[in-house]
Amino acid sequence: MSELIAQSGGAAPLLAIFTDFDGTLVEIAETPDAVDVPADLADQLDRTARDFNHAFAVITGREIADIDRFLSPLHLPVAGAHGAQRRKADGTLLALDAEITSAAKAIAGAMAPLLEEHPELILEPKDGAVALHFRQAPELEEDCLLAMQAATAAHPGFALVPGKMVIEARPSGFDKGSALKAFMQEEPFAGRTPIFIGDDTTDEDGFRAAQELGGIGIKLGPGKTIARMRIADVASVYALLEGLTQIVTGPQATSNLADETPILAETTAH
Ligand SMILES: O=P(O)(O)OC[C@H]1O[C@H](O[C@H]2O[C@H](CO)[C@@H](O)[C@H](O)[C@H]2O)[C@H](O)[C@@H](O)[C@@H]1O
Repeated sequence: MSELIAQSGGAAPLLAIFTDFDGTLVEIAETPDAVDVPADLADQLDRTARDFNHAFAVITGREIADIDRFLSPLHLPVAGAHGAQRRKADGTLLALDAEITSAAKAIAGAMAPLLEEHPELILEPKDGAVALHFRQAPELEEDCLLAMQAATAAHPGFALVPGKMVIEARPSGFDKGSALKAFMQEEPFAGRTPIFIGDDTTDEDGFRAAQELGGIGIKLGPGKTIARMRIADVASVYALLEGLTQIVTGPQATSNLADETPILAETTAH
């Protein structure tokens, strides 16, 4: 973080902040609908967005509608379904290719026999992607993988990505990195230095993109990562967002967040 401040000639750096949702802004829960969203989270994110001139977006595997529901009444710029869906900062919703939508429906439909046999599995069909959750039946991971592989074989435009107790099918050419780079071409993100915070495998694309653009990836929790910085947990993410705000709005615009607080650490393995 200190080098970003140095790059800005000692002034508060112009940052664009991107965060993942599940496992980063909220704790992981037993099912997708059971997440506990703190009552003040929307207000805190609204403050962060304002402090960074609205250069703040959520980049998630969730559908945009889910993020809107969890953060109501806040409507942030969001990339959903791992980048397949995107709502720009000006509110424009980019249309999804009809072929992608119908392929995702077909992949979801092909899961019916497995779901009938194992009702403990959770299917999360999305506009443009599909998630098959096995958190309630970890022993079925291989069966889920095989079923999803068979279903996506008929749709070569889709690729499988693993997540936390989930296997997801998403359209090739979309990932969190492509979403971050798309935002960075637009106002109010353009010209700023990106920071991407995430906890999962699919967030690696976001870390890479942020770092390619001269910014920083921040990985939440343990595990191999290409992110340059690491943060411990969701509570620390809230503290980091508050801390970044203080850099911009506080009296000590040259404060060095990485050195002054224990919430960020350099990663040892890239
Ligand atoms: O990119 P993210 O915002 O991290 O979203 C990734 C997936 O998160 C959700 O699933 C995960 O969180 C659930 C709730 O904590 C948990 O029950 C599940 O096991 C996790 O995989 C969401 O349901 C998916 O659609 C997202 O793609």
